[in-house]
Amino acid sequence: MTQTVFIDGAAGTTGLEIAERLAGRSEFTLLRLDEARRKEAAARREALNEADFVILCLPDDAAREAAAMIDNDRTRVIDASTAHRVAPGWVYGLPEVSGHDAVAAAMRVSNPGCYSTGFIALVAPLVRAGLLPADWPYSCNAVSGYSGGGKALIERFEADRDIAWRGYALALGHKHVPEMQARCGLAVAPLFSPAVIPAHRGMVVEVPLPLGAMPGAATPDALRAALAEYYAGSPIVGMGEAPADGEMLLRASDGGSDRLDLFVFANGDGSQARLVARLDNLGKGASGACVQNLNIMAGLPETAGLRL
Ligand SMILES: NC(=O)C1=CN([C@@H]2O[C@H](COP(=O)(O)OP(=O)(O)OC[C@H]3O[C@@H](n4cnc5c(N)ncnc54)[C@H](OP(=O)(O)O)[C@@H]3O)[C@@H](O)[C@H]2O)C=CC1
Ligand SMILES: CC(=O)N[C@@H](CCC(=O)OP(=O)(O)O)C(=O)O
Repeated sequence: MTQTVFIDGAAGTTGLEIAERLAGRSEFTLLRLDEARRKEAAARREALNEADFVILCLPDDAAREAAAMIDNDRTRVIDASTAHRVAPGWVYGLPEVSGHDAVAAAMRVSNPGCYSTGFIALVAPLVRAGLLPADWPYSCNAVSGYSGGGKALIERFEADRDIAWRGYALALGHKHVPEMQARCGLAVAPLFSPAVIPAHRGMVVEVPLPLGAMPGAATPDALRAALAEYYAGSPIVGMGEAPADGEMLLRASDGGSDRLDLFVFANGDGSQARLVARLDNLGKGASGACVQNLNIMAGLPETAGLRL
């Protein structure tokens, strides 16, 4: 039987990508509001309460407002925004870390932030396994394609082709830090340095580890083996192939992918390592993850409609 899906914010960057992944899927029927009514509160309230599944692709305030408009106990929600990522009553939509069963049973799922997906996928299993300390002050450096900032940032980067690198969150209060800390069970908030590059999509998230100075930290080989084992059953997350020529490239022309590839690079004596995650901010970082969660919640194969 077909289930209905309403994407609130369907005209935005993540909403459009979700609709693309759902196109041609017979298991779901999209409820749509025309251009004139897509921001009308009454029309949205009706669609939000009619749908079996709602996917919120909205700014945080609008996502909170939309969630509060749902007054039935049947509609299930996936929120792509930051609004509910550490909120009680919401399951964190990184099934590889939160558990597939928890997502499958949830009424409310908060889709992770794109950067957080890379950081948590690398760090949470290793901290949980006791191979990295929970009380270390981790750092995280990352670059994102400009579509990560939605329509406004796309417009800005496409209007100004001279921007070669844009560092931001310079006051160190990026909105993904609370979920990174909470979902990895860290005692101290990670120091997070994001930047945007002149590519439409693509993301690299890195966690540098001075292993030789970290009490209780495992060797790079042990970290690599633990991640490989942890994700062995996943069709979406896994170890990437180490580059043979000593360099890793993101290309501006890369097409979309819903995969998440992990790497552990290290120096000769194992005293320093770099945990690296490569993903598509619009794939496993946003829209691909929403569709994966929708599949799991609907009892379907988690990779249906994904680009792997
Ligand atoms: N882009 C990415 O890589 C990622 C995005 N996200 C999150 O997903 C959410 C959506 O982001 P993104 O798609 O990039 O943003 P966009 O700005 O591209 O799209 C947001 C859409 O929401 C619409 N909108 C805004 N307010 C309302 C409202 N009150 N009622 C109905 N529609 C409204 C906008 O309308 P209009 O078209 O008129 O502006 C726009 O179409 C955000 O919370 C973002 O942080 C999460 C992970 C990654
Ligand atoms: C490049 C860029 O601007 N990226 C966005 C995060 C994209 C994302 O993950 O979005 P939400 O956490 O809002 O859902 C930012 O840093 O604010």
